[in-house]
Amino acid sequence: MTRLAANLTMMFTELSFLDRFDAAAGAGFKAVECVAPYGEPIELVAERLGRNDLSFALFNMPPGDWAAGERGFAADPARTAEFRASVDLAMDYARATGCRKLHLMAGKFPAGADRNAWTNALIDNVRYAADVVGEDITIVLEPINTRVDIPGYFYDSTDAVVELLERADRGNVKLLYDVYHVQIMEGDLARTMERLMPRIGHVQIADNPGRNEPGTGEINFPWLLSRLDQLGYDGWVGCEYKPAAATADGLGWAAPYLR
Ligand SMILES: O=C(O)C(O)C(=O)CO
Ligand SMILES: [Mg+2]
Repeated sequence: MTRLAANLTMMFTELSFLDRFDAAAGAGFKAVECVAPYGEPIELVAERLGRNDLSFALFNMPPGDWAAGERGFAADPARTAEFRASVDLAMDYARATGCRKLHLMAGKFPAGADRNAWTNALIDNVRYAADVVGEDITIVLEPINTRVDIPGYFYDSTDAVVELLERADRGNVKLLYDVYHVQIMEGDLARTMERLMPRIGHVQIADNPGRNEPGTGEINFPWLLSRLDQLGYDGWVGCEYKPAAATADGLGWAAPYLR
């Protein structure tokens, strides 16, 4: 059965970050995820999760200066020391909140930089992070579309991420399959999901175009989510979409899964 997690970076943004936990639970979610909980003290994040009996499905390792456009820096050879320190901060939040999935972001590849050097730095950092977090925590890498949302992101295809996973060679490093990004860059969702299932560590959803609620675009979510179930995926499915209006008003599509 599909288990939905509310993405608190995109949903309930009409509320303060901490109040979004209450709103997600009130709407029937049993789990949440977000890009970066680091703006709030660990104890307050843990308290909101506990108060609402919510699981923390996933959050990102510190992604750098988000407002300035950074989207991670794990592949930047000049920032390895900074990356390694950031793993400790992520682990502090993961331990305190019981979160067992962390999204590691590579960053945007600058024109003219050395792709081999970036790839090698990324693989070293992925291995380092995987060893530090230990077997109980899974690190996920996400191919992100470079056509609409993050031009220049270091990898935008499932093939590229699978190659990195193979090279990193750690059992606790997996693929974050975001249906929205894969639809934009590759399509053929059912087949890619089926083929990649042994590699998939987390799933996120949004419709396309627009990145709004399932049911607002071209993707057949009732069918796809049931296929994901049949394929044996039993993790959380993160609702990483931009509500077209108020978040609660757009949750009709989710009602069958929130019961
Ligand atoms: O944008 C996405 O799809 C992400 O999942 C993310 O972590 C930040 O960009
Ligand atoms: Mg995503």
